[in-house]
Amino acid sequence: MRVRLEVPATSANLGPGYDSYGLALDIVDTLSLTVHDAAVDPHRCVEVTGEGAEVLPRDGSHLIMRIIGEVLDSEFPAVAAELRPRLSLECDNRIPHSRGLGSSAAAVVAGIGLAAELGAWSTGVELSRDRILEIATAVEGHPDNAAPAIFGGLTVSLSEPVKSWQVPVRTIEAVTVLVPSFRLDTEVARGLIPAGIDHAIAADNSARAGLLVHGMSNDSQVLYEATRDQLHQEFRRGAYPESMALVDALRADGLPAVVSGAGPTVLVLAEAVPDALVAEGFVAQRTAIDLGGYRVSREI
Ligand SMILES: Nc1ncnc2c1ncn2[C@@H]1O[C@H](COP(=O)(O)OP(=O)(O)OP(=O)(O)O)[C@@H](O)[C@H]1O
Ligand SMILES: N[C@@H](CCO)C(=O)O
Repeated sequence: MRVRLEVPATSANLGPGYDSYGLALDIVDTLSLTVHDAAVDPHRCVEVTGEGAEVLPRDGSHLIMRIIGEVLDSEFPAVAAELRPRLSLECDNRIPHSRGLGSSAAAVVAGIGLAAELGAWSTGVELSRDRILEIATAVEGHPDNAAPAIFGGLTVSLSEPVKSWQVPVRTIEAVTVLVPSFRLDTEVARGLIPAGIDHAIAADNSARAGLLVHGMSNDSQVLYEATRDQLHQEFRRGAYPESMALVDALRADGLPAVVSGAGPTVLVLAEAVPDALVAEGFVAQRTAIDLGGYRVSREI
């Protein structure tokens, strides 16, 4: 028995929606989980091609394998001990790591989705996508990347209680990501956010977050104003100066540019960016918006 799962990259925040807004993108990791007849070598149960192939572990400490094990233990305890030693995982990774494109959330959602499919096959008990979001948010600490990876499209999410809604995207079909070669660890970027914030800044961000929904659903002309943020990007400027310089240059040209997630990738809510504006060290890629979230299928 084999389970195949495809999970999309995601861009969180979209400017004003810090820790709550996210967009699923057509950059996809593909995972294949096999249940063998007997136990496999626990030190070599994971194969990786593409992103991270040189550095990711090949044993049960691999993030996706670890999540599969934890979810089997917590949600399907009757079959966990019998299934876990017989699992092997193949990963074909396309989502860049530590660039603000939701690679860790994609891995966490993939692990939960694979465990859910395996659990449903062996026990008949289904985990809903809402429950999968709760588990993923507990691991990630915030729901903004996990929600679009699970449901697709543009999502607006709450952390307490964990809940997410899809917003119809009608004004654009694709966006541009400008991906640098350098990385930024999300934990480092989160450490730069102050505990408190000025009331006027909070009010301005709230207005722009509402406007962003209007811009994505009804009127792309407002996307430029809607994407200005004061909650997170400026506090992190010192950690990704090249990205902020690029955001500033793109915005000076009238483009709705923001830092993607915790950075350092830059996201533009437009299908194209003039070549002359693509700063050295960044690669521009047009990517369609993924509308369905992760896809899973069984091969028996
Ligand atoms: N497919 C994967 N398989 C195994 N581990 C992964 C995978 N994707 C990400 N990771 C782990 O997560 C780390 C990256 O997580 P991090 O939160 O720093 O960045 P990100 O999720 O790419 O960015 P952001 O959260 O800003 O969108 C990687 O270095 C790796 O340890
Ligand atoms: N909202 C998160 C996304 C990155 O995981 C942040 O900006 O830190």
